Amino acid sequence: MSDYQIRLLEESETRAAHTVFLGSMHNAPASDESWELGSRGYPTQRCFGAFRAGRIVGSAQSFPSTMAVPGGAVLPLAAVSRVGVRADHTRRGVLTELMRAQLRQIRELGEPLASLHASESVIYGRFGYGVACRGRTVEVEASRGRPVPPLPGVGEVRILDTEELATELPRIYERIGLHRPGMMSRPRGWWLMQLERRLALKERIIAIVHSGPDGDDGYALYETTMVDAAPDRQDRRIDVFDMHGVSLGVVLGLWRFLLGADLVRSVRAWLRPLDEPVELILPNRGDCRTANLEDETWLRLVDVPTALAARTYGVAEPVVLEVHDRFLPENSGRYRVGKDGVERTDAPADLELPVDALAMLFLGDLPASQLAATGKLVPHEPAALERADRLFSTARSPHSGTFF
Ligand SMILES: CC(=O)SCCNC(=O)CCNC(=O)[C@H](O)C(C)(C)COP(=O)(O)OP(=O)(O)OC[C@H]1O[C@@H](n2cnc3c(N)ncnc32)[C@H](O)[C@@H]1OP(=O)(O)O
Repeated sequence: MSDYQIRLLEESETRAAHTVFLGSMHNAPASDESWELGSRGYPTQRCFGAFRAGRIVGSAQSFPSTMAVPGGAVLPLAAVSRVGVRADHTRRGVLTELMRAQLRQIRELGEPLASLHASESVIYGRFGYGVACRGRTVEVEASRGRPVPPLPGVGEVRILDTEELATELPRIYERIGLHRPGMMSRPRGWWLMQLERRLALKERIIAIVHSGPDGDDGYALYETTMVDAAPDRQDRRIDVFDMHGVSLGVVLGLWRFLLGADLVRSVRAWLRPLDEPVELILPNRGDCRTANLEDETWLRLVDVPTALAARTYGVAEPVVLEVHDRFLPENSGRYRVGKDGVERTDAPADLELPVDALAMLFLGDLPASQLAATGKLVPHEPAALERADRLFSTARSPHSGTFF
């Protein structure tokens, strides 16, 4: 590694870093037009580069955001993205040093959480990230002749004009709020990259908005693809890639609208929360299938005591966790966690776990007993497992719903 230098990038170097990232993902460099639109969302002073002989060969960046944790508190979050090392420089520790520099920066910036979406599940566990939210890809056959019956409390659904998307959707997302553990705020740069750039490149994106008694309270963004065309038939599939609502009822109202669209054979929605029971609104629940169950958010507790203290806990006697963190050793230690709060302690550990397993517990995705049974957590006091299950459990499945 001594041949490599890791440092923050100057703004003038970010396009080269972007090309390295795209290349690592087997993609061509961005066109001038795409770069001109996408670079406006590039974070400054948060892109790290790895250099060899003055040439950039790897990069990793993050942008500032916030994330809701169980109980409703919202914490500063570093959203890590565009990580890549040139294929002719991999497996020499370049990513390890990029991650080390980035985690230090995130700590210094006072962001207790970091999250990312991984291209492969083998990469990030060693850096202390664990899967904290999962999602299911749901595919529903549009049941022609058997429409979804009316649902209680569903309001109006309208289609937005394309020109309205860039202003209306950020407004509605903000209005919906971070009401579920794992949901994150979307800075302006996110909307520029994920929506405005795609609209400017003339991608056909359709948005519907749900309004209830208090105004706009949900939306879905989707594309359509022709799956079968015949002289007397045009069958399309709707692909929903972004959908949020203030409540489950609102989201199911959006589903109902999509399933009633003409010329549509099926509706597929990507990475939906695990507690969104679409099958229950269908005349035939067999028309709905889970096409995939996937990891959604990888979470890193960068400041363990701050993160643990920010969430609420269920009703049970406290447990003492012994946490190990190889990359940020200041997090290592014992923590007494209970419904009345969290404190460092010298008391003997009930449960011992690495910081990546703590991330799997933290938002309520997996119970401690499952982590113990799979060897991710060591129970020194077996009775503490049931207490930990109750302390960390949450009423709603954690889910981010924001891809970056
Ligand atoms: C948030 C995002 O942006 S996700 C996108 C991530 N980027 C990609 O997938 C692009 C393609 N891949 C790459 O660019 C690189 O292979 C990276 C970034 C994943 C890894 O970079 P490298 O510099 O090779 O990682 P580094 O050498 O530091 O590896 C550290 C350890 O992880 C292991 N490792 C890293 N990547 C992988 C992998 N893809 N598969 C298996 N093991 C891996 C290494 O073997 C090494 O193990 P060791 O410590 O036991 O020796």
